[in-house]
Amino acid sequence: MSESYNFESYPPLFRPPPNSPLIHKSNSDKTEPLLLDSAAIPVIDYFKCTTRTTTTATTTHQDSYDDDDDKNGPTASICEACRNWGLFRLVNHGIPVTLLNQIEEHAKKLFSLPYETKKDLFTSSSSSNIDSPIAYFWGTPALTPSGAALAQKRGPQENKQSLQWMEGFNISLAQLSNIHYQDLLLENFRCLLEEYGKEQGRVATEIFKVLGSELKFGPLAQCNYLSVATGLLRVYRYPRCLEPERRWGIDVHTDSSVLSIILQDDVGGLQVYKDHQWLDVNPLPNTLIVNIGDMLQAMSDDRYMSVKHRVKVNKHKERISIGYFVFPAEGTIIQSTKYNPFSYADFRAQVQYDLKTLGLKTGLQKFKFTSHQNS
Ligand SMILES: O=C(O)CCC(=O)C(=O)O
Ligand SMILES: [Fe+2]
Repeated sequence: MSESYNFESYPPLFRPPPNSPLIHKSNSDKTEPLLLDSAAIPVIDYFKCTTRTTTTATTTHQDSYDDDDDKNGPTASICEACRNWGLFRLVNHGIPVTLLNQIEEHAKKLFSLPYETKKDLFTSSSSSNIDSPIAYFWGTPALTPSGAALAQKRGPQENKQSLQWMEGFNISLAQLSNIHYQDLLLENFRCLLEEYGKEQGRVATEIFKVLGSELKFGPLAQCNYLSVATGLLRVYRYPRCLEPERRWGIDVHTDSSVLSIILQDDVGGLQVYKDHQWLDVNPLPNTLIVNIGDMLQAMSDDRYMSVKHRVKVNKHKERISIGYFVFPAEGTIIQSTKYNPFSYADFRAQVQYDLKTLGLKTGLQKFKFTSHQNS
């Protein structure tokens, strides 16, 4: 991480006031102490779980993770992780390390452009940039389908909580090949995102095959319940924050996806809720974090749980992370013994309505099967 911070690149509300201690160089060794050891988070080996597809993996396999967690077979381990944690670490995923490094480097470069430039280049609005596959946003992760920040009702804890300390690029993978940028940095970033999106599509599909076979999905459900055509990426930067105890990078939430796959840099900040306590999901090199989203919770009749998580901010370091989110094919109806039949579009509309009117996501609760659970 560079020692000189370029606050001109921060959205104005995130800039420290003149004379603030943040203006001075950061001591990069000074990291926040971690809350709790996250060593217990299950580690799944992609290669062992998905032996049918190993020819697509392009890196050599890590040998440093042994079979201790796989006593009942890798498939059992992955299902157990989804049941007990709703989240796991993924190693041996086959995504080249060079691609991970390059994408992170390019993201850092783009985020360090002046705020106004990022806004002009990528802001999705009702005007000229409506078809841009890359939309710049900040202050909230809740976006409209076109990638613009969603206007939310302000909650009771408004002053402390509503402004979330992050900025990001929302990327629709399906549209990414429709555009070519003149600018070399942008065009390289676009190409890397395209490649990364394909890799993530492969990883998500293979994991879903394992989970779907355990859940006894028929061929149609296996094909429609997760569609790589819906994939999107969120590239985040969490700026340094003068008062990290008063702000969240992203406040507590569950993901609306089927699966989410997070790549984080070495700064840390992601936390997961497990057994009534928050655990730090400490970064490990070349390791992805896979989250179960709300859609998979419903598809699995609540067998796999969509996990609560949040992101802390840091006084001394900026953090970069990249999320891949994948959804059911458009129009697919999710059939579940626990929920009324619904599509992802129904769910998304409900979430957007709740955020606008209540300021929070009520999520799957609204779709519960029995009427007394709805009230
Ligand atoms: O930045 C992260 O580590 C997590 C981001 C996240 O939870 C989300 O985008 O839903
Ligand atoms: Fe999330």
